[in-house]
Amino acid sequence: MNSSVMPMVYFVAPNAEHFDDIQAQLRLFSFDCQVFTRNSAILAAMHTTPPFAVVIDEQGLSDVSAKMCVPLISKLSKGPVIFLSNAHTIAEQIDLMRDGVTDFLPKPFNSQQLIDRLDSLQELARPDPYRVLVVDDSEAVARWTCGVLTDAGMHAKHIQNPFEVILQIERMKPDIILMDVYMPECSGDEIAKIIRQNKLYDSIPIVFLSTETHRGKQLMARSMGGDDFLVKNMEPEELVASISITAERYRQLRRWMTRDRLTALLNHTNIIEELSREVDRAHKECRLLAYAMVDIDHFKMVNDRHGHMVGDRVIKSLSRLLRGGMGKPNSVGRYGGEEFAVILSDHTLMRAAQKLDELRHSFSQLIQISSDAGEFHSTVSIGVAQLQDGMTAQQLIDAADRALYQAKAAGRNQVGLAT
Ligand SMILES: Nc1nc2c(ncn2[C@@H]2O[C@H](COP(=O)(O)OP(=O)(O)OP(=O)(O)O)[C@@H](O)[C@H]2O)c(=O)[nH]1
Repeated sequence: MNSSVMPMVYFVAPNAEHFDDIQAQLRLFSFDCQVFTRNSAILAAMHTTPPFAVVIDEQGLSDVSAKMCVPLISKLSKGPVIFLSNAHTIAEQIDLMRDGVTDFLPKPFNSQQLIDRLDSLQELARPDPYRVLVVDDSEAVARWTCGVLTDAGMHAKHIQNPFEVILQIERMKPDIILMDVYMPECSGDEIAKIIRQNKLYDSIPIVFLSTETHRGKQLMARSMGGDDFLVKNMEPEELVASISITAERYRQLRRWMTRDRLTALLNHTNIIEELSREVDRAHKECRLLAYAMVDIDHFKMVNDRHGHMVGDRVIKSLSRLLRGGMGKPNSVGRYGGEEFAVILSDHTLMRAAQKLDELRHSFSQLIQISSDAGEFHSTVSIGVAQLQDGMTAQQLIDAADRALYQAKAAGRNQVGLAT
């Protein structure tokens, strides 16, 4: 793991004891951490290298109280300021928020809770720009539209030829299509109808952009598969607001349809669809592809001993580790209860096995917390297989499954390779 790209978390506390474990746990999830006990040291560090987040203990520093240091640290902070405290009244929390605190965590805090919070804050910190596909025969109109959307931080792409639309949807995976109504080759509603033929694309919002003000014609176009109708030459702010609302609604809907609720990973159906696409691509372009099944060991025992909620947390910690380890958001999915699927594009069997073995080791080092039984560790078994000539996605899954079975039979907590 390259420490230079790991987001840094500064801890502000009166002493540095007990932080070794937290540091080790954060590192497993690709966060670096540094502890400060003196006011001058934290202020100097905030000046020179502002971290991704600061975590301030309610006891403050060894030489300054929390009340004194919070406003200064918050002013220098470019990211979240998390305050660790026992119970605080709402009035006290509001005071702290006015001083710059953005988040609160209860004490005694555990690294899992903190990682959960850092994880969601990190997602908020780098939102994925909306992708907008603009289909318009007029170069000038499209240039203006793309310019407005790009200035608003979106990723906009223009195509003049409506017949390229399917190809571009496949390539760009737009969150919304902005479609001209009248084009020389065909009309926007005809293209919308073609797009809606494909089950994969039938929920992408299509917004018509036209000078058409006739209500009857607008409604007709919407009945052909358009979701909204915007009139050309509208104010830029109105265009941006309209596109953002529709694109966000689509993203939420997609998240709900394609992602597993507990882990936010791709669900069973969608990870298999993703694998099928990768298998096709690998065969077509002669690329390497490996695939793995990851299964938590003796998970029934974890549930029986520590309860279902702790079991859920173990599942979440593994999913977060796999997602972080793979980098690409669509390469990991929840295959079933405590079983995960991992797609490793452009990996040989050995490279995939090595990477997965590092993740297996990291997972075994994670401290899992149970309220009744204290801390414990879990392990995973992994089966990995490589795509061979002519192999289907299902055959690849079966090969990885057999390798997983061998890893379980050989004692668990290991990576099995498909022969
Ligand atoms: N907490 C929790 N448990 C789950 C979830 N989905 C499945 N399980 C449990 O996972 C356990 C899987 O148990 P088994 O298939 O017997 O396997 P195992 O105990 O992990 O044993 P090995 O795989 O042989 O190491 C079952 O007890 C399920 O109830 C979930 O979403 N949350």
